[in-house]
Amino acid sequence: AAEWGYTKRNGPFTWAKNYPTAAGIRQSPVDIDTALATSDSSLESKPLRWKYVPQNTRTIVNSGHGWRVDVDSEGSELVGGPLEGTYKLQQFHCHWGSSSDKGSEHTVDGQSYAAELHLVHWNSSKYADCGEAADYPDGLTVLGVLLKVGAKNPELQKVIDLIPSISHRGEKTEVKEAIDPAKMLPKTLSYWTYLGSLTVPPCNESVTWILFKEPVEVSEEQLAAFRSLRCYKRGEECPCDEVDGLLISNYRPTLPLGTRELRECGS
Ligand SMILES: NS(=O)(=O)c1ccc(C(=O)NCC(F)(F)F)cc1
Ligand SMILES: [Zn+2]
Repeated sequence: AAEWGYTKRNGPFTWAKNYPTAAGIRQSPVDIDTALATSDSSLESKPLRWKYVPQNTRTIVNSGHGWRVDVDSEGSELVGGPLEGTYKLQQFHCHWGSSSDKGSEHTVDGQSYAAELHLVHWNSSKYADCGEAADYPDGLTVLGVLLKVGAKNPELQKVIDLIPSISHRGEKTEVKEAIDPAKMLPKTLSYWTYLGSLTVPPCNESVTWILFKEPVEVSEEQLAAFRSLRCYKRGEECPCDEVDGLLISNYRPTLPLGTRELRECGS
C-alpha cells in the first residue's frame, strides 16, 4: 500500500482507508474551544511534574514524515495532573506548515500556530515499552507545545543544526550535544487536557493529551530549516507530489471533539 503522508494522494483524508482507527471518535488533534474547557480542582491538586536526562537524547532521524529525536527512556519520568502512574519520555518531534500562518495540529479557538512540538511518553507503570503501550487507552501521554514565530529558540537550534545530516528519509545521526526537553517547555505550566489519539497512522486512540496554553517562540529561519527535510530516500525519485519532495507541511487537520470532556488547569 502506498505509504501514508501529507499530500493530496496520501494525506490525512485518505488515512482511514488503510487505518480504520483514523475514523474513530477519540481522534486528535482537535480545536480547543476555550469556552468549553472545565477547570478541575483535582488537576490543580496534583501538579504535573517531569524529570528528563538531557544526556539520554540519543539519535535524530528523518522519518519521512518529519524529524524525530529518540530518547533512552531510563531516568525520565512524567507524573501528576490527569495521569495515573508514571510515564517515561520516548521521543520528541514537531509538526509544521508551508507558511507560518498554519502548521500546529491543535488550534485554539480556531487559531493555528506556526508549529507544534510533541514530547511522547509511555505508561511504564503498566506496560513494557512504547509500542505495547500504544495499544492501550491509557498507554501514552503527549505534552504538546504550541510554537509561534519570534525569537530564535536556542534549544531547538541544536535540532536544526543536525537537519542537514538527515536531509533524506531514513537518515539518522547521533545527537552529540545533549538537548534538554525541559528547556523547550513554556514558563507557565497551564494546560488543557483531553483523551485523544496519535495524530499519524495508525492513529491509535491511546493518548492522554496535555497541551500547554503558553506558546513558545521559534524563528522563521528555524521553521524554514524544518521545511528543508525531504520525504524520500536519497537516490530514489520523489514519490510524493510535493514540490521536489520537500516536507513543507506535516500537520493533521483538526477532528471533532465530540462528547469528550476538555479540562484545563491554570489560567
Ligand atoms: N504525533 S503524535 O500523536 O505525538 C505521535 C506520537 C507517537 C507516535 C508513535 O510512537 N508511533 C509508533 C507507535 F506508537 F508504535 F504507533 C506517533 C505519533
Ligand atoms: Zn506529533
